[in-house]
Amino acid sequence: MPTLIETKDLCKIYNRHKPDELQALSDVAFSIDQGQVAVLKGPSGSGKTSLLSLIGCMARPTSGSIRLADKDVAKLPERFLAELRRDLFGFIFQQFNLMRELSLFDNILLPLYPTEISGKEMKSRADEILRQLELGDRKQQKVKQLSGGEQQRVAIARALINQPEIIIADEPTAHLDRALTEELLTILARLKQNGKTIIIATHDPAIYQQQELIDRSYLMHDGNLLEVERL
Ligand SMILES: Nc1ncnc2c1ncn2[C@@H]1O[C@H](COP(=O)(O)OP(=O)(O)OP(=O)(O)O)[C@@H](O)[C@H]1O
Repeated sequence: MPTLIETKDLCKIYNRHKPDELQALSDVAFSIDQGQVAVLKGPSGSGKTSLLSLIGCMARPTSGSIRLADKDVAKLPERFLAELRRDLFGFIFQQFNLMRELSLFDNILLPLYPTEISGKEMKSRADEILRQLELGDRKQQKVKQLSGGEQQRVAIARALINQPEIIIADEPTAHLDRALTEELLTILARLKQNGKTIIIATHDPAIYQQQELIDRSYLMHDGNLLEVERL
């Protein structure tokens, strides 16, 4: 499979030229092929979220390149980055980032609002994803009425509604118990089977020890990235 994402000499410096300047990423070389699953482990503050946000076109590097499907995205203007984010990526955050007062159905549709997709198509996609994640009968309920595990599944449904090629998950099991973690692993395995490319930052051995799921393992320390045989 072709390389889908490749970074070279990637650096991120926050608060540049200020007293609190901080180098979060140093010359990072990360690469993943289409259809692979990569995990990223490292202590708190080592730069995992910073790397995911650069790869996911949510922020720009201070220097270095990010090739995404053979396009250098490091210097693209914001409106192109926004398009890439919307079309290519699904994001699963550790805090879910859901709108608690809105229904589950409306939360899932949020990423589609800036697009041209018809209302009918939106509804049919949402119904299908909700069915797959066994949330179909709760779709009109408000998010605040759901359990943690249900909210996790809503967050996954929202990440999948734009049919993304790449899924980025930042500590996706941070608030899940063992059973829900297993459920998430089943969902990730299914996504991999469907050809999705997945990048997961995690401290959780229940994820990074899944040898069948994981193709590439990376370790971060103080902004430096190292590819390892296994974590
Ligand atoms: N927007 C920002 N402005 C300034 N410093 C930041 C910003 N975001 C992150 N940092 C700093 O950059 C370093 C790397 O942070 P990052 O969140 O990427 O690490 P992490 O490995 O994801 O940590 P955690 O596991 O705790 O989420 C940390 O020292 C952090 O304080």
